This record gives sequence, C-alpha cells and structure tokens, in this order.
Amino acid sequence: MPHLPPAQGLGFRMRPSGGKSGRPAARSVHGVSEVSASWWWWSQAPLQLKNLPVNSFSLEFLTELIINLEKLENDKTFRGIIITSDCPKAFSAGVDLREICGKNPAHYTEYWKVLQDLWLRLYLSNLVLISAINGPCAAGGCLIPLTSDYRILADNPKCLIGLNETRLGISAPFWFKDPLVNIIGHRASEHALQLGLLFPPAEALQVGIVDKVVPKDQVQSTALSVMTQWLAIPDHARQLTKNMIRKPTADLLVKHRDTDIQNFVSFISRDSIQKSLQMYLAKLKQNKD
Ligand SMILES: CC/C=C\CCC/C=C/C(=O)SCCNC(=O)CCNC(=O)[C@H](O)C(C)(C)COP(=O)(O)OP(=O)(O)OC[C@H]1O[C@@H](n2cnc3c(N)ncnc32)[C@H](O)[C@@H]1OP(=O)(O)O
Repeated sequence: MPHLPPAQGLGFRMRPSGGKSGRPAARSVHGVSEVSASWWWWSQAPLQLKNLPVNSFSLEFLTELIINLEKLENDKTFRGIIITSDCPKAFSAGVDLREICGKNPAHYTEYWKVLQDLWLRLYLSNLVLISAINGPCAAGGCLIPLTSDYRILADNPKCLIGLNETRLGISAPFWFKDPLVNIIGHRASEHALQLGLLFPPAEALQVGIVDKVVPKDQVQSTALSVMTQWLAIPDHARQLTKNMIRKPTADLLVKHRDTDIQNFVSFISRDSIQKSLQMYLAKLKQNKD
C-alpha cells in the first residue's frame, strides 16, 4: 500500500508511522489480549483526510479519495477504515464551492458524477467504516459520516454537524437525504433538512446523527475500540447484512444517476443559485475569527 505524501496540503495519511511497512513490527506473543490487539491493528486502516484548510471536496481531492478507498477495498488485509481529518479547522466543509460556482455545465457534470461515485463506493463498502469526526462537518462534509457504519463526534462547540444546504439557498440531493432519514428518521430529517440545522455535539447525539460524543482527545481511541467490536463479527455475515439493509437506498441512485446529474447541472447553472452561492462564499471569507 503506497504512502501518499501530501502535495500542497492535499493528501491522505493511510496509517500511522511504525515499522517498515508503516505498521508496528510483528511480535510473537501468545497472550490472548496481545494477539487480539495485533489482530485488529492489522485489520484496520486509518485514513486521514488532508486538503487544507477545511477538507472541502475539490474535484482533485475527491478523485484521490476514491483511488485510495479502492486500494483499501481491494487489499484483503484490511477489514475496516477509521476516517478522520488531518486539518485543524474542519472534518470537512463539504462541496468545494469553487467547483460549483462560475464553471460550465461540463465541469458541473463531471464534478457531480465523481461525488456520486464516492457516495456509492462508501455506502456499499464491504469494509467497516468509522468516522472519527474531529472538527466541523457541514453539508457535503457529512457524506463520509452518513455513509459510515458508525460516527463518533468530538465534544467541542465548534464541531457542528448537519446538512445545512438550505441555508446556502440549495437543496441536499436525495442521496444525502436518504441516509439521513435511515439514520435519524423521517420527522427529524424533515426538520433538520428544511431548517438546514447544524447540530452541536449534545444535540447531534440526541437526534442520532452521531452515535457517540467524546472529548476530542478520545475520538481516535474510541474509534479503535468501536472498530474492535465491529471486527469481532465475521465479515461475510456483516457484509451480507449491510448490503441487505443498504442496497435499496443505493439502488435509487444507481437507477437515477443520469437524471440526478441533469437536475443538478440545470439547478446549479441558474443565475439565482450562482448568485446565492457566491454571496455565501463571500460571507465565509468576511467572517474570519
Ligand atoms: C440539486 C442539488 C443542488 C445542489 C446540491 C449541492 C450540495 C452541496 C453541498 C455542500 O457541501 S455546499 C458547502 C457547504 N459547506 C459549508 O456551509 C461550510 C462552510 N465553511 C464553514 O462553515 C467554515 O469554513 C468552517 C468549516 C466551519 C471552518 O471555519 P473557520 O473559521 O475555521 O475557517 P474559515 O471559514 O475562515 O475557512 C477557511 C477557508 O476555507 C474557505 N472555505 C470554507 N468552506 C469552504 C467550501 N465549502 N468551499 C470552498 N471554500 C471554503 C473559506 O472561505 C476560507 O477561505 P480563505 O482563507 O481564502 O478566506
């Protein structure tokens, strides 16, 4: 598995530094706890997102992310991935607004297709996916958490999470909405989506958009201990079950991909939508702490 060096702030750290292979050196131990510790360690891959400053989804970043996920998925050593951010400001600020502002229909088409690809790859992944959410996570930034099997959020007032698209004058696509409905239910989704709510940690836990809230310095260790529980289940049984539960939702996108792209391109190309996105981006640039 290649270790990709970050280039100009863009990159993925796929495992902590360790032995030659990046993993701790194999140890010959016979104690059960040490054997099982090394067993789960070897089975899970940490994936740290790094597209400074806020892990927004540029086309280049999305493409690299898909390539890295594909490699992990095809490497039979790995049974799970813990996804976290290596950017201090955010887990992910979602769609890079510069990709959907002031470009042409061909660009919007390509961008949306790649975003759909990422969603499908994550939602139907055979691996156990755990999101270790250590920063704010807005709109498209929730794509990874909402397609994960488990979500852990840092207990920090800055760590807001939610689908806030309506606040930008846009609407979340149905394939963002569907996993949210599957996770928090119909009524809570109506409320959250229409108002574009960004939940602080306690509320996020209460509504169920995350499964656990822990102090920021415990996000990673909690993710590792949750991963141990999930990896204790035989893969084939867990994968069949995951697929059975998720396939109907994924099939909706598979079936309606082209129409969804056309809808997105015609919606995002409207002058009024472009104007509100540009205003939102300008406001972000003004609102410096
Ligand atoms: C039919 C369907 C149609 C459309 C569907 C489209 C679906 C779209 C989904 C989306 O994801 S839209 C994006 C939504 N994202 C947000 O609302 C988050 C915006 N960002 C923030 O709230 C904050 O930046 C923050 C993540 C909380 C971090 O705040 P902080 O104060 O620490 O940093 P700052 O705001 O100064 O940001 C640093 C830097 O990054 C730029 N930035 C932030 N977010 C984005 C983004 N999404 N795209 C592009 N650029 C972004 C920000 O402007 C700053 O830039 P600067 O340093 O050059 O000023």
